[in-house]
Formats: sequence, C-alpha cells, structure tokens
Amino acid sequence: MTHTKVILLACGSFNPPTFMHLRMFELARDHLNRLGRYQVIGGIVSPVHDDYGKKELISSTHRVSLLRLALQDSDWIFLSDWEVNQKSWVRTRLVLQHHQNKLNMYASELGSNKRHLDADVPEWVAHAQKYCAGSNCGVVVKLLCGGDLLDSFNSPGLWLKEDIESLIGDHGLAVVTRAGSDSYKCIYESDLLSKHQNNIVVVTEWIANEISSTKIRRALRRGESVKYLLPPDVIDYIKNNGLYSSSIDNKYQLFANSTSALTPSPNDIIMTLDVPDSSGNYNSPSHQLQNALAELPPASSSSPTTLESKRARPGHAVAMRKVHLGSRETDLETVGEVTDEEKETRVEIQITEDGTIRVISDKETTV
Ligand SMILES: Nc1ncnc2c1ncn2[C@@H]1O[C@H](COP(=O)(O)OP(=O)(O)OP(=O)(O)O)[C@@H](O)[C@H]1O
Ligand SMILES: NC(=O)c1ccc[n+]([C@@H]2O[C@H](COP(=O)(O)O)[C@@H](O)[C@H]2O)c1
Repeated sequence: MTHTKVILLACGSFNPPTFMHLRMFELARDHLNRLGRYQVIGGIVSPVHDDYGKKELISSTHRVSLLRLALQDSDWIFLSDWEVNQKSWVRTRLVLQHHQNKLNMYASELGSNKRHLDADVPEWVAHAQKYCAGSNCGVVVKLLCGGDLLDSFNSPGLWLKEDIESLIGDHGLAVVTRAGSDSYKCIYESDLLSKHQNNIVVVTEWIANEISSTKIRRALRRGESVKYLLPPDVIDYIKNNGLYSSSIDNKYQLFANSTSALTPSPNDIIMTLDVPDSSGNYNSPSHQLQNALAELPPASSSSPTTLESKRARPGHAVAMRKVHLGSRETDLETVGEVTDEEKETRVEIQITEDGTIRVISDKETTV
C-alpha cells in the first residue's frame, strides 16, 4: 500500500510557543502514521503576521526567535517565516498554498536538474527533499490545528467558505482534540465539514493538557512560574527580553489583596468595579467595566462573546453580558447586582475563563 507523504503545517500566534504546540505535532504524526495511509515526513510552524492584531500579540521578531528556540530540539519540525514577512496578514488557505507550491516547485526543478538545493532553500524544504525522489515527490501539506481552530470554521464571517473547501478538500486537516471543543460534534453540525469528513483526521489527545498561550501570558504577567510549561530556552528569552510582563493593570484586584476567602483558581480574574453611591454619584462604572472586559481574551475563538455593560444605578445592575453564538444572540442578562444602597462604592466580581461573571462580594472592599 502506498503512503501519502504529509507535511503538517500549524498556523497560529505562538505567543509564546508552548510545549503543547510541539506536542500537537508529535501526536498528529503518531496518529497519521498509525492509520497506515500516511507517512508524515515533516512539520512546519508558521507564526501569524503582526497585522493579525490579536490582543497582546508581541512582535513577530520575538515570536520567531522564541519559535527557533522552541524547535531547536526537533529534527523534523521547522519554522517558516514566510507568513510574518509578507506585507500584511495572509489567509490560512494562502499560507498552505504557498508552502505546497514551494515544495512542488523545488521537487520539479530538482527532477529536471535545473537547480540543486542551495543555501537559500528553506530548512523545511531541504528536509522534505530527503524523502523525495526527483519530481515525484507527491507530498501533501496538511493543516495541523487544535479543536478550537476547527470550531472557528463555524464562526460566521471568520473564514471564507471557499477557503474552508480548499483547506480541507485540497490539503486536509489534522485536528488535535482540546478541552472545551468537541471536534466530532463540530464536524457533524457543519454541512461543509461533513462533506469533507474523509479528509479530516481527528487526533484524540488522551493525556489532556490545557496549556494555552493565554494562560502562560497571564502567569508571566503575575510573576508566576511557567517552568515545565515552556522549553527552558524560551523561558530564558522571555525573561531576558522582559516580554509579557507588563505591569498589572490596577483595574484588576488580585486575590492577595482581596477580602474574599474563595480559593483562587489560575483561570479566574478578580476585579473591582466602581458603583454609584446612594446619592447617584459614580465614576462611570459602565465605562470602567467595558474597559476591563475589553482586556479579557475571548472565551473561545469559536464562540465570540461580546461583553457589554449597562450604566449602573444605585441598587441595580452593575454588569450585563451579551453572548453571540453563531448568528444567534442571547438576551442581555444581569450578572451583578448591588442591593445595599448604603455607602457602597465597590463591588467585586469574578470573570472566569469561560466568560461567566459572578459577584463575589458586594461589600465595600479595599483596592
Ligand atoms: N493545549 C492545546 N491542545 C490542542 N491544540 C492546541 C493547544 N494549544 C494550542 N493549540 C493549537 O495550536 C495552534 C496555534 O495555537 P495558538 O498560537 O493560537 O495557541 P493558543 O494557546 O490557542 O493561543 P492563545 O491562548 O493565545 O489563543 C492552534 O491550532 C491551537 O488550536
Ligand atoms: N480566514 C482565515 O484564513 C483565518 C481566519 C481566522 C484565523 N485564521 C488563522 O488561524 C490562526 C488562529 O490563531 P489564533 O488561535 O492564535 O487566533 C492564525 O494563524 C490566523 O491567521 C485564519
């Protein structure tokens, strides 16, 4: 039986790269090879362009350096800096097409003896060439992603339908399961994904690991250890260049200062909000809340959540939440209330990773 040679290409922010980004490749390679239809011959990491503009995205210069350090121990996964060197953000379909074309071009040039591999050849091409005989290379570049990225295909307006068709139909997908995503359900619920189901390989991560770049950035911001979550050289580079350690915004009230006796969870953010006193004076709480919420990462790229606040008034709501699920919108709901109209000036709320907001204490707290 002939095996299709595969190069796995992962797109993303890698902000910073974590052990889980690297594990994703190992998991997918094992799984695809075991299926008996594929032979994974290489991996490519393509960090997203600076113009992607995702919140807290550090410069590609640093992300590229971090990735080089993260990948130095791998003998089959390579960095591609093509995407970051483009003039602006590039759609993922075009990223895959570029790498596929490049590979095909080198294969055919080698086959026709027009060109020999030289120093300019990207590392990942040189590596792939070891597995190719002349122009009959026949390597397919597949997209490697986590379950959350597959979910995002169903987010209205985020991906072009023809791009999804091409990504799955022409290239194929290897999806590593991730907590919070149900990849099989996601495929089932989408006509488009179901249509190309035979070209989507779901790789179950049995040793579930919820390392995410967002959580790493949060830990770094708080001065907490990230040892054993990132490669040591990546940690050193981050420290030496003072990355991700911007001072904690005073909107956030950490547990250390909190009067709350709840057990802190690394997933949780505590903040305090100004609310009006009984005379109706307040320091624009809704504005503060809006700003505070804007600082938070979305609950998931697959279910964008717009958080909205409503102007507080004594004795009533201080925070409102609006959730967009696909094209549906849930109603605004009250998530915090101040019942005591006495001289209360602050209310402490907790916003968890999944976007839930709850009032922890409506007693006056110190900031
Ligand atoms: N723990 C994980 N399990 C499975 N896939 C993951 C995991 N972490 C990242 N990925 C996948 O790696 C790719 C690149 O991820 P990305 O750089 O966006 O990391 P992230 O940790 O999701 O980032 P952020 O937390 O900043 O949104 C995506 O396809 C993402 O789904
Ligand atoms: N239409 C598209 O091609 C499209 C849309 C959204 C995200 N993406 C890509 O998916 C990746 C998402 O990365 P994050 O999970 O870090 O946001 C990035 O590489 C980004 O370029 C592509």
